[in-house]
Amino acid sequence: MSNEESWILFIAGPAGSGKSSVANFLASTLQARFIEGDDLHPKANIDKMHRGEPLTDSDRQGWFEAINEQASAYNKQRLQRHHLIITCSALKRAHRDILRESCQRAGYSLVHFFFLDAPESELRRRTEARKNHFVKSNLVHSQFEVLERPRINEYDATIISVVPPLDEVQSEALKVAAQLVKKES
Ligand SMILES: Nc1ncnc2c1ncn2[C@@H]1O[C@H](COP(=O)(O)OP(=O)(O)OP(=O)(O)O)[C@@H](O)[C@H]1O
Ligand SMILES: O=C(O)[C@H](O)[C@@H](O)[C@H](O)[C@H](O)CO
Repeated sequence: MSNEESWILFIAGPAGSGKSSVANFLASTLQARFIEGDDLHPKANIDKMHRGEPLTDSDRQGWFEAINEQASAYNKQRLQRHHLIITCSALKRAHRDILRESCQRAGYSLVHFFFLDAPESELRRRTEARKNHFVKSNLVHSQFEVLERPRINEYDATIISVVPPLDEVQSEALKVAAQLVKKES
């Protein structure tokens, strides 16, 4: 059953692109529920990333299923508003297809991807500087090897450059999100 005022924004992009920083900001500003996609990984994936080993698509399958399950369960709760923001790398077109198709089936009326983008060298720097995080800079290169930025015909995706300082990136993301959500309501 579809739910008229329900939207879901995926904050995507490679390791260190600022997904958590941007998603937290959008969720608190837009009063949406925030789900940190990294919390839904099977333990085997976390262990693998800890060891600096890239995930394969078959490793990611269970992770996408867990994300889709949460998104779908949230929309079924029939709360007054169903506004959800989820971080997930969603590096490839096929990854985004798995997520978008499931959310559409779950009845979300708006599904949108924000793809955070920066040069690999910049994201290596940022992940090197970051302490106490299970994703280290050694995963960044493998993610750039497989990533497929959304192309022009992926109408529900917006690429946001994260080269500018975080507050500017957050404002830009908010501007786009506010327009989308306004159109929706
Ligand atoms: N626009 C920015 N300019 C400079 N530093 C940034 C910017 N955005 C985020 N950072 C910093 O880069 C690091 C990575 O950000 P964050 O943890 O939000 O990324 P992430 O995509 O969620 O990472 P991961 O997927 O690996 O968990 C953090 O130390 C954060 O403070
Ligand atoms: O390979 C991947 O798809 C990513 O490493 C994700 O698994 C991480 O959860 C995280 O988003 C890193 O930025």
